[in-house]
Amino acid sequence: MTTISIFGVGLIGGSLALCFKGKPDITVIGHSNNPTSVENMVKRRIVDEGTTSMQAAAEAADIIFLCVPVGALETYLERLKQFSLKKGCLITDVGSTKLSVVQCAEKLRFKDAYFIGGHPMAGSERSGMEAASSHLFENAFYVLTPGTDTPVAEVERLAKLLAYTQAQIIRVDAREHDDIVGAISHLPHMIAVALVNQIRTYNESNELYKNLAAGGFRDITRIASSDPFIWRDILINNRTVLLKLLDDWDQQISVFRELLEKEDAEGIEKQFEVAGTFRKQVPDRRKGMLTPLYDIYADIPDHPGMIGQIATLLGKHRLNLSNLQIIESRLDVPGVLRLSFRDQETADRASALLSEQFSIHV
Ligand SMILES: NC(=O)C1=CN([C@@H]2O[C@H](COP(=O)(O)OP(=O)(O)OC[C@H]3O[C@@H](n4cnc5c(N)ncnc54)[C@H](O)[C@@H]3O)[C@@H](O)[C@H]2O)C=CC1
Ligand SMILES: O=C(O)C(=O)Cc1ccc(O)cc1
Repeated sequence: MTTISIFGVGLIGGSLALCFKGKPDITVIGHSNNPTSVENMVKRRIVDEGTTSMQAAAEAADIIFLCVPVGALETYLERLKQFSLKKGCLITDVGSTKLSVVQCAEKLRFKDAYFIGGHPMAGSERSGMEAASSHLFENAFYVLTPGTDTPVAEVERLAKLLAYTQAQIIRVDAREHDDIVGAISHLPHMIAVALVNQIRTYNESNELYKNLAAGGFRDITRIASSDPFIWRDILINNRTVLLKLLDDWDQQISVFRELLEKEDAEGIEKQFEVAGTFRKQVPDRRKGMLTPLYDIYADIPDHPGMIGQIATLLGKHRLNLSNLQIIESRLDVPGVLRLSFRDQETADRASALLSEQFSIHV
């Protein structure tokens, strides 16, 4: 029997618990300092057992997941050091930054226990165990940052367990991780928040700003609704990297400023062109790297039951639908319903069938 103890059963901790719970020979223990949270995680069946005792959860564990905010990780590691952990206990975390936690674990020198940094590169702007889902990590990258002296067998032990998340495991150096994730996740979060706050200021004198805000604004600012406490910790922790990235951001924005001042139409076009070309190459994680999906877009009439009819028709013709998404904005795709299939042939057949049966534009 493998006992997994999860500290911080929120969005990420809860989602991991749901991935592991009920799997052969696994028991999941959830820890919270708050007795009501412990009650909730057990009642919602996110964990097998819950406890407010950090020591009990730690000493029972074969594998420990630290799923608390980045700013609390080092304190948790220091407390773990004071307990009698099981021999060979594996400790990992899910923090959005890696260098500081890896360095802290190295300094603490656990005896007979191993620390491997981890970061599931999937999440949401929601937080708390209510938002947890066993599907959260499917197809996403899950970064591991083992130290040079971490036994390969331990990394493999963790990777084997993480297979339950259906994420793709990738090993990255901790410093490199923080540079890259700073650029692709932390900087965009700051930009989204700054942009929303800019518009919020204008909106104070004219509510039309908010009311006219269209799909593009909502798309680029979704992550501005992320949890303030979680993000406060991430940004402060990765501040050295972020300050450098903000210098580069200023540089990018000043390119636009210059193009506008010079009324350089061609230059502006070029900016959109090169960005569009690069963006097309960014893999859509929803599809997954290993199993790409083939999309069609259907412009369907907005009346009740239509989606059900489409699904039934496809099922009747044995055209397996892998994903279905209602697109909120009509601005950037030619339709409102995205239907994804495993191969091009199925997508083509579905497309022909829908045009024929419903006279809808596909
Ligand atoms: N939100 C996201 O999309 C992602 C977050 N992460 C990382 O996962 C970790 C957890 O984040 P979420 O699950 O999103 O947050 P969350 O707020 O949903 O969960 C955090 C949990 O930690 C507990 N906690 C324990 N000690 C705490 C303390 N000292 N201060 C505040 N809360 C404490 C909270 O009660 C809560 O159950 C963070 O380190 C974050 O950087 C990683 C990938 C994605
Ligand atoms: O929802 C999004 O787009 C995210 O960016 C989610 C996310 C948040 C924090 C992470 O460390 C990793 C992924």
